[in-house]
Amino acid sequence: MTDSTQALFTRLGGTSAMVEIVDQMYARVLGDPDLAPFFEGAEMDRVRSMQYHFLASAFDGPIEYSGAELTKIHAGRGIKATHFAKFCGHFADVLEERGVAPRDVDDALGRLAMFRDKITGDANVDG
Ligand code: HEM
Repeated sequence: MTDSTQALFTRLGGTSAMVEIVDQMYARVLGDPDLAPFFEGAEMDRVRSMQYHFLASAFDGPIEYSGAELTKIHAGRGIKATHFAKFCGHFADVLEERGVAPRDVDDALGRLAMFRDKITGDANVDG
């Protein structure tokens, strides 16, 4: 069904699959003692909804992200590269568990990696 000429959003299964992927990812993130404390007090329905919009847009879906700028929302929270890596690891685990093709998992992770410095606040952005 899917081929590499389709948008990544479509290859991952489109709208309903992306909503499930985001839900499953935050279930893991909130179950991870290293990551859960960051989300204490966060309005998770909003975070899940905005994350869906963000990822749908980053994966070439038919959506424009209209939430807060990533640097601003994550600044001052003490998020390190190790947290970012674990977060992405949960995302990859969800995709793999859903049987997403390895090529598409790599594509998705490559796109997330581009946002690392915005999330961790590292100044050494090279692009
Ligand atoms: C590629 C990785 C990530 C992306 C694309 C991302 C994206 C987002 C988005 C779209 C929101 C919602 C913004 C809004 O409400 O308008 C959000 C909120 C949030 N993110 Fe991330 N995020 C990422 C990684 C992380 C990591 C690694 C952490 C911490 C370990 C984190 C912690 C948070 C917290 C705590 C909030 C909620 C802020 C609040 O409303 O109180 N994020 N993120």
